[in-house]
Amino acid sequence: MPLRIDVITIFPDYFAPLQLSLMGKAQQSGLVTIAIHDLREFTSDRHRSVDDTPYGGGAGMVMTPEPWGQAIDAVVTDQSTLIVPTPAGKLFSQPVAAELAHSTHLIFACGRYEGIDQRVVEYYRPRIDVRELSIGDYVLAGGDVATLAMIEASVRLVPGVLGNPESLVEESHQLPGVEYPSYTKPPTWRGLDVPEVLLSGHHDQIARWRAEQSTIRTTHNRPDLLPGS
Ligand SMILES: N#Cc1c(-c2ccc3ccn(Cc4ccc(CN5CCCCC5)cc4)c3c2)n[nH]c1N
Repeated sequence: MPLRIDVITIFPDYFAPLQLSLMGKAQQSGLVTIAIHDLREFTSDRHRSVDDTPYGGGAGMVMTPEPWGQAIDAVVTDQSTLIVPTPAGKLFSQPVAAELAHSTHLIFACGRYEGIDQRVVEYYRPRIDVRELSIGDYVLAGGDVATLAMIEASVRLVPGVLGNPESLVEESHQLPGVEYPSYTKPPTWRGLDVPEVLLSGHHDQIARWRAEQSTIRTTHNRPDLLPGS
């Protein structure tokens, strides 16, 4: 059963990249089907409006619930998971990507302005799995870029999508922390040599060196990922 993804957005063109490269191949191979829907097709006024002023005051505009209800109702099934990107969401992570990769149907609601009327989440939460997710502690202008990131991170984990599943095996066995540095030809580039151990053919020494490099990089760049931190 291929993973089906429906994306609802006011900027369908943001998702043209999903036709390229690995994501494009995943769709051509039938492992994943991705459909993009313009939220404005689900409005009923002649201005095709999707936002209004926030109750309680505050800056900016909020997206009105009805177009979202119409759009989600057009694609939802009892197997659907509704993903709502938001700065207020739980942090999207590799384990979450793995969960989404094993879903049957994902609906991404890409908000803009200051977000979507919360009643959309409240309405669907008793009916289907609803996940409010954030891709990081910084503020984007909308949910579209976050949705692209979550789709790419999840779809690459769908069995059969990655040409070389060995990459996933190595990724899954990785020690906590960031990965070791990678090198390829030429052996010398602008006077810089590839670390000698990588040319030695001694796989135990290479594994030890890579583990050491991973620890050094994690300590420097992501001490929060070190065991016991
Ligand atoms: N995933 C993800 C994201 C997003 C993200 C995702 C989805 C939407 C939809 C709209 N925006 C823009 C925006 C901008 C400012 C604010 C702040 N609040 C507004 C209301 C009063 C309080 C403060 C909210 C929403 C979005 C941003 N940003 N960063 C992530 N990791």
